[in-house]
Amino acid sequence: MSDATTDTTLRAQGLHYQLGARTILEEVSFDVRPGDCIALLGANGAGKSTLLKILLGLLQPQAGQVRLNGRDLHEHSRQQVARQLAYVPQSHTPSFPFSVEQIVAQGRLPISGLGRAPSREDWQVVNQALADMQVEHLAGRVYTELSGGERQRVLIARALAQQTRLILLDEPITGLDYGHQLRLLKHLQHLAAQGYGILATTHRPEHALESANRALVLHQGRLLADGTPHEVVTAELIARLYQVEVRQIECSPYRFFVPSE
Ligand SMILES: Nc1ncnc2c1ncn2[C@@H]1O[C@H](COP(=O)(O)OP(=O)(O)OP(=O)(O)O)[C@@H](O)[C@H]1O
Repeated sequence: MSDATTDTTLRAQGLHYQLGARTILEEVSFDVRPGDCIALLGANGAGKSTLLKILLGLLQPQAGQVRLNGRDLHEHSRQQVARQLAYVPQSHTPSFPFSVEQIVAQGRLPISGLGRAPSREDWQVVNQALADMQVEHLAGRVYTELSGGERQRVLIARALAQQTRLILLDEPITGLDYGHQLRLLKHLQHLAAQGYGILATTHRPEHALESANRALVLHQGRLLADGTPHEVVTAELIARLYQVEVRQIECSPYRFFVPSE
């Protein structure tokens, strides 16, 4: 029986991940629900990418579990997972010189199935995703010949073409110019407002404050905070995570940080 409260929800329960003698993640629990636009903060090496890979079923935790729509992730087939959960990696190097539209059309594979040519409807979705990420003019270009920021936008378009209700993004604004950063953050907010669940890692505390409605903080493999960005993202947090002293400036509804003298 489907439970409405668990629909399109991703749940991490007591995740523990160990590499040899090193503990990478310890007792990490949280949900990603429809309407969430979550910024996941943490210093280099805090465990953010590892956590995303566990949420996607690419790494197996030694303890705890990931539940997707109320069922253990591993009870779903890979295709079922890909129909519900899209992932935008930090970078991607295909081994074949695919065109941009071929890369974005790969987002349709979980829906259309392997070995079947994309339908007219698939191409409509692909074209919309290209337009949403403002990369239509690159459609015929070879993906590996694009700049870093252009590639990043193509990968986000591929995730949008997958039309899943949950999207995980690993540092999506890194490499984007200022305008594309702001447009992408707005687009993610817009998707969350439509009922999508979004989780994006970031190294910019302002990203959490400006565009997320929830902030998760990983610190040395543990979940240090889970709350509204204004509750969580403070000068104290920045000092603790990044070992830098900053001054917090309130300019409602905005908050800025500037280096302390
Ligand atoms: N395959 C691996 N072998 C050994 N150590 C690893 C491996 N993958 C990750 N680690 C270690 O696990 C820790 C967490 O790495 P992870 O990439 O998850 O951090 P992160 O928060 O995403 O960092 P960043 O912000 O730098 O991308 C790091 O100390 C990293 O060195």
